[in-house]
Amino acid sequence: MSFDKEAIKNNIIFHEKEDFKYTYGTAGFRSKADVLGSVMYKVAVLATLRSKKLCGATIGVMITASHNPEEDNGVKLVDPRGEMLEQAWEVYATKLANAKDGETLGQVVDEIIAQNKIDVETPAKVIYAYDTRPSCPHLVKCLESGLKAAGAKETNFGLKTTPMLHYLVRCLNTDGTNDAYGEPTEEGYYKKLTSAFSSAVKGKTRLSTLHVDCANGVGAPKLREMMKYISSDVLSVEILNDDITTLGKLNSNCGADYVKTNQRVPPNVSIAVGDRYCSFDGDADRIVFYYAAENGSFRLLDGDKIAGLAAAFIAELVKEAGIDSIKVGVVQTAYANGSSTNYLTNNLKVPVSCVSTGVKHLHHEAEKYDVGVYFEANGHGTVLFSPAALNTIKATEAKTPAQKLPLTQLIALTELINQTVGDAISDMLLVEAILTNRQWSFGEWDQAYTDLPNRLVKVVVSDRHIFKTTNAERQLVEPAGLQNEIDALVAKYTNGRSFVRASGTEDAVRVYAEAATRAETDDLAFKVAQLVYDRAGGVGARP
Ligand SMILES: CC(=O)N[C@H]1[C@@H](OP(=O)(O)O)O[C@H](CO)[C@@H](O)[C@@H]1O
Ligand SMILES: [Mg+2]
Repeated sequence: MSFDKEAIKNNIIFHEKEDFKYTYGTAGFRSKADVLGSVMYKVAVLATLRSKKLCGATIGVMITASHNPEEDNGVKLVDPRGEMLEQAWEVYATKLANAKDGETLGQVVDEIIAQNKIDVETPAKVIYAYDTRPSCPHLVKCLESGLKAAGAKETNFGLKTTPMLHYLVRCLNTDGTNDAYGEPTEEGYYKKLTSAFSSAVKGKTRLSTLHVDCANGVGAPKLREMMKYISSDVLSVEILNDDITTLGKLNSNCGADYVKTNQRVPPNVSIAVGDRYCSFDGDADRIVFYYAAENGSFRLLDGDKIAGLAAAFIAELVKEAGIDSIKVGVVQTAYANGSSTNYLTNNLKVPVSCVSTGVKHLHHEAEKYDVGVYFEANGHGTVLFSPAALNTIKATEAKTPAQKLPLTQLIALTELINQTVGDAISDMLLVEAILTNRQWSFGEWDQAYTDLPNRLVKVVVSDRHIFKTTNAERQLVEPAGLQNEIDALVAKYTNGRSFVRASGTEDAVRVYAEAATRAETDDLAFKVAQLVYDRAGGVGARP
């Protein structure tokens, strides 16, 4: 199909709300679903242009709003290797989304074509998928009308988790090459992960049942489907919160974000000492684990704990396999618990980098290591093996019988771990594979270090964009003087740490605090929140 700019201009879906300003942020476009039809149309045009720019490579479009409430929705683009859209193109996404009429839209399209020297005659391929939100069918139609107008070859992959779409994009773009990532089907995804899992736990005793809270989202049917490919001799799961048809249930009082933010189990879950639990978020790209300690208290095993578990295990395998030329590194954000950073640096003695919030930042930094483990504290993350490390692992032959098993397990992990993006299902299998090998309970895993008490507070201000940070968001540059005042407060608390930044996904400023005790932490968090409110135009009730 040829590229018809007039069709793109003429079929434009107009803004649902005239004065709404769209921004392609940390997680693509995200807002109330009823203003997103026009955005879907423009995203379709952008995905088509992106594919043309990259010589016809397949681009992915995922319609989801992750852990947000059910009435929200969102959309993000996936680049050819399954990674997030290149940052330079986020600006185009924002410009297109804010084009109110056909003429303006045409001008932005021209600008993108000219700046990127795009040959519009190159055929474009776009695939898309969506989560369980009630607004998805309508938004899919809007996306499809944009793809038709722009003349892309489109494939609807239907209901998928976000990481599955990333997987499919990578598979399609590497199909038939030396670098083939896998079979480009949902079944291919299940087969790849489950056979790698079985190989990673071969000969070990199965652990007790893992109870999985799926946030009443897409993770539920997909996990259920995957379990058909795996023997109950190696893994047993019980799926909870799997109602994807009743309105109002998605992410409501359940899911990874609820558990991490409230630091408690979902109200409809009753947890007994010894039980093993985890929660996915609404699009199944985040996971956190939890259990009840002997005294019945709630214990969270978040992204930081997963990173520690994975880094330690992989570093050990590499050593045992005799290929310790491969170095493991960990990437965190400022939200990582101070105890986890301390554990990684001083106990595991692995290099740790700190980057800005948002998976794309972590992903890119992790690519700099041979094996880059990255996790946000909230449970989004994965482990990346560099092409060189992969080659070394595959080319190494065991020199002693003792090197055989660690080598097989390393190879299994490279297949088991989703290399494109954080993936709740893949991360769940990774954690289960490690714990099965170690024959560890959650309590034993938890012993690596004790989290410092921490608190996250939201402060609504009149303009959050005045907050400018440096040093991987750990310090404020603007509003001028505020950082000095925060520092003065922090100095009063044992092991105190606090930082402030504007959220990229919500209209609010986030205050993080940690300190030696719960009381000190809460006190510090609220003092800093009040300071922000007083000095930077707080709106509504003072914290
Ligand atoms: C403190 C926190 O959890 N922030 C989240 C949240 O970003 P904010 O920019 O803080 O709103 O949403 C992002 C996208 O899901 C996620 O990457 C990030 O970790
Ligand atoms: Mg998510």
